[in-house]
Amino acid sequence: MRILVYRFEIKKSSEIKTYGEEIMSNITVCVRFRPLTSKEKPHSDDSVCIRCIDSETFIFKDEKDEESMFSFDKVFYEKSEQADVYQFLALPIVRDAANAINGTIITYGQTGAGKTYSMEGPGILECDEQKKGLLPRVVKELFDSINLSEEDMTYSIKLSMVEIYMEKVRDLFDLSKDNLQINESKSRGIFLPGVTEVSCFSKNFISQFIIITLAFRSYFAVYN
Ligand SMILES: Nc1ncnc2c1ncn2[C@@H]1O[C@H](COP(=O)(O)OP(=O)(O)OP(=O)(O)O)[C@@H](O)[C@H]1O
Repeated sequence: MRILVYRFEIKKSSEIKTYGEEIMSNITVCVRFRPLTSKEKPHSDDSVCIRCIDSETFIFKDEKDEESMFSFDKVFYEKSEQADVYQFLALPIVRDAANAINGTIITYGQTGAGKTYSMEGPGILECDEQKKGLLPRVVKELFDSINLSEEDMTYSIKLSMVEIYMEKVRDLFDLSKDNLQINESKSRGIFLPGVTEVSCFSKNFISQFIIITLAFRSYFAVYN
């Protein structure tokens, strides 16, 4: 499994908040079910193994018909929209980020589970407002929040993109850096010494950079 990490570092008046206990314990865990793809539909029988209880709890029935109940902060069923996931999960993190509070969004799941769809949308070039994923929404909100900020503040936004594959962290902006170390310090939290950081001045700039890098990553994944 490849893990792709998009990291934005936002400095507000050259100050970054350090990790406090309160921030560290603020973890929201959600589950999202995706609809069957057109390839899967012909092979699926009608035995639905998930039963909705409410927006936080579902029942899973295994192959022996044994039922287990699972609860999360939120369950996004297959009819959930990208905007629902964004509003609940990402928006609070982006609002905090605009106030220089660190935040992380992680998607986890087996291959084909829908991680890329949730993060990027059906394609990173997808313009459909309804279907676009968390990433373009986060970028837009980040700049909107900063532009709306009434305070006389200076913000600097830097972007780095790395991929974690086979236990190694590779810099997607400089593929020669293919084994970055992960460090932690009190003032910076978790950081990657030597990772390439690109200063970003507009949402279009970030979007173009991400699109080019993802295209390059796909090429690299196919031909290497
Ligand atoms: N919520 C959804 N609604 C509609 N289609 C979806 C949804 N989630 C995923 N899909 C579709 O399911 C397929 C697999 O999704 P995706 O590529 O995002 O999986 P992934 O977890 O990123 O897989 P991998 O780890 O192999 O990269 C894609 O065709 C995608 O368009």
